Amino acid sequence: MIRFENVGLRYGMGQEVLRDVSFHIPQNSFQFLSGPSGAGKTSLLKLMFLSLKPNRGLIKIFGRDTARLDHDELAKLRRQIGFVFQEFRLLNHLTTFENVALPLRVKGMSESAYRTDVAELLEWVGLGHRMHVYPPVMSGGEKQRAAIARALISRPKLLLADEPTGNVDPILARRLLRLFVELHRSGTSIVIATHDTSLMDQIEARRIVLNDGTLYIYD
Ligand SMILES: Nc1ncnc2c1ncn2[C@@H]1O[C@H](COP(=O)(O)OP(=O)(O)OP(=O)(O)O)[C@@H](O)[C@H]1O
Repeated sequence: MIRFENVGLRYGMGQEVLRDVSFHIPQNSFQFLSGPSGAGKTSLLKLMFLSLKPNRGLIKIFGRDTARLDHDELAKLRRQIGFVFQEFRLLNHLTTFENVALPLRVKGMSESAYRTDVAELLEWVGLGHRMHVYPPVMSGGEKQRAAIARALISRPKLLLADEPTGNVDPILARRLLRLFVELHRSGTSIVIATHDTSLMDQIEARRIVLNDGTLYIYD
């Protein structure tokens, strides 16, 4: 599904922050991406989301060599990937419902076509009662779940989540992890970047560990 071969990334003229990174993410797999702060986790997720380009190496996503794709083809691939941003990136002037529906509106769907799907997904993440409120009055955990719902509404083949439990208490973190496990069971591949070892210890899953730009895999 995703293949990296000898990928290197640097910002500007700085040192490489990712060095000779090679790995494969199979279809329908679940993995944690961990490593100390500054090790390159967010950078690696952005490469997988095609929002950054590597300085060297090969990145294949859904079987396509991303270096050979034009802007439109990259955008088409990216629509099959959901991304939960560390800082949520919800729009404050839209309600929870409108934020989650946004990717479908952008695709040109009418509200009558997506209303039920959005409402059901919000129920599933436990936000059915917060559908019509705006982000500034929501708690960190509520915003986190809204961001997860927005990443899922287009039914992505792959979900990338950057510290998705970083802003919630341990009970909610366990609930969110259960949501990801359920999503994985329904066929989505999941990559969760996290520092939280107690979260990773809760389930048997592959661990991809970055340390100082070098990647190690523990199957
Ligand atoms: N836009 C940028 N410009 C320059 N350097 C950057 C940029 N983004 C990240 N870096 C640097 O790249 C390295 C890896 O950063 P990255 O955010 O990928 O790490 P991380 O493992 O996700 O960290 P954290 O766990 O703290 O979020 C760091 O040294 C960081 O300072």
